[in-house]
Amino acid sequence: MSKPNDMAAIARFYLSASGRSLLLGIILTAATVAMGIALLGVSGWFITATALAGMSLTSAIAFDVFMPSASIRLLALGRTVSRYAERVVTHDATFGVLAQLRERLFLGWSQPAAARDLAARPSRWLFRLTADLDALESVYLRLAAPCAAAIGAAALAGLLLASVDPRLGAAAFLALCTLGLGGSAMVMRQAWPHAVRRAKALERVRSQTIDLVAGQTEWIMAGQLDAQKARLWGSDRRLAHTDLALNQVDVIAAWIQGVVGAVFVAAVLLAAAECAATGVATVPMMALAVLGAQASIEPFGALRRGALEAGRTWLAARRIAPRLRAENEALPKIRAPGANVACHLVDVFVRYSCEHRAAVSGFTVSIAKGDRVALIGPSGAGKSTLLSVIAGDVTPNQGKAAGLPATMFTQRTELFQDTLRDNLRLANPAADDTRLWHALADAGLAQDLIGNGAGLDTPLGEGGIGLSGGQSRRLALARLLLHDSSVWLLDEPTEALDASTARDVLTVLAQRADHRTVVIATHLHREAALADRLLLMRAGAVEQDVRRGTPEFDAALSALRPD
Ligand SMILES: Nc1ncnc2c1ncn2[C@@H]1O[C@H](COP(=O)(O)OP(=O)(O)OP(=O)(O)O)[C@@H](O)[C@H]1O
Repeated sequence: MSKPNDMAAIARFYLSASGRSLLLGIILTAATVAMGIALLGVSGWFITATALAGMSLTSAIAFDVFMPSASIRLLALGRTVSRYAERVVTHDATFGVLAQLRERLFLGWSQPAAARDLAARPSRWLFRLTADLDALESVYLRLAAPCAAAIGAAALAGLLLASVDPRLGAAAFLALCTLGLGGSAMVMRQAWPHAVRRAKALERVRSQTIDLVAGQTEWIMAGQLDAQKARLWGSDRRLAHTDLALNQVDVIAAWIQGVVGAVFVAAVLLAAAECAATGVATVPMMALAVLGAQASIEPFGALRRGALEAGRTWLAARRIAPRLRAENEALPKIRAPGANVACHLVDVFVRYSCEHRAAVSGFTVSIAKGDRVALIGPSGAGKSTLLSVIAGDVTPNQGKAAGLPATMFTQRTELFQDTLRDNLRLANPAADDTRLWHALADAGLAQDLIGNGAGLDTPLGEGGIGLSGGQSRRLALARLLLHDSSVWLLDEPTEALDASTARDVLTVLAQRADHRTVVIATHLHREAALADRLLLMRAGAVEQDVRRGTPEFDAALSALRPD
């Protein structure tokens, strides 16, 4: 079950984002329901009173038909206008709140730790970001507003009946509240586990479908395609079961609600008949009261539908609320180092939350401005993690880190479904086309683009579809060149590139790195050869720190993988 403060956090967000519109929406919802009750009641009164007046000529002549019929027209018109306004206001307020929530969540997910989670399970988190947000629609549209409308309807029906007999009014109000709200609570309780299971099953079906489609080649190569399909069918069957269970709860609840509603109206009718028989009230007033009571049941139907989905709404709140709270955390920042120093780390310790072993442990190093340093060592030694610490992307669990603003050339090039121009401008939004072409020329990509005709307008698919691996790397290099910073952090910049592309990339890097500090994480001789200092890392710590011109430097360099 969701912690109550998760739901409170969502409610607070709703109120702070659009409190007035939400209140107006509730008032309009209540007004629509009230006019519906009044419309039915006055119509009943009018028909009955007209019939009775027609029984004698004098009463027929004296009977005023204009006032009630004008009231009925006014109420009918008013109800239509109010319902329209209610739909516009409530939906506009809800979608406005969800848009703000989406913005805050996307900002929250752009924080380094959250972004790493997202990158590790993209389909799962993407589904949560979209489906959970949609589920929060119900908080107001299907729970808060109908609940307020239902209580308002019960109060109005109570008042109508109280005008006949106060005891009848109080009994009707209590009966509507206990049966209506209690019934909705029971529906919520019955539907809750199915709604939660349904949300989880739907999430599994979607992420397994994405995995099946995106990893088709891998599934086939590993001979696991049928097994993955079977898993997907299994999840789909579970989803169908939960759908069926929820439908059953809904059908039974609707049936019970219908029966209880009919019994309630019958009881009001009997009580009203008794009042009419004893002369406590007139027959037309009885008709008004009974039909008003009948109309007051309607909002409880809307509440039932919200109650059915409450489990899913609570699950969404539980997942989203912590991210809302975490959203206020400051972005990790790295302190500025002293003069002439590009980066200074003291006894840095990093352990990722999902790992038992430290990625970097007791790491102390100082890199002067203009130094060219290569981090070398076996896979998993902590080289990339250290670059992230220097970049300020990862905050050490212990120790001190200080560094100048740096640009990272990561192992994976993130390219987006957009034009080449906008993919490049991520690195420097102010860059004009001339500057972009220069960067592309320096990165060795300009010729390829001139050849294809579309130039900077070349559309790229998701993940850079449309470019070869080498071209993507060159595009990343162009971005690095566009983002003017004094410290470059290069994570295996030419890994997996053919020899000629690698040579070109390294030549450009060497030329453009003249006045900068460069830290390269590498396994390759050709990359480490750019450096004047080698830091050999093992199990997250420095094992050797050697400088060019020493036999140890040459030995460490020659031990690296040849090109
Ligand atoms: N985002 C992450 N979440 C959890 N653990 C991670 C993450 N990134 C790295 N690690 C773990 O931290 C340790 C160090 O990884 P890191 O990538 O820093 O090593 P590396 O020396 O750069 O390796 P490689 O040369 O293979 O790139 C490894 O045990 C790795 O599994």
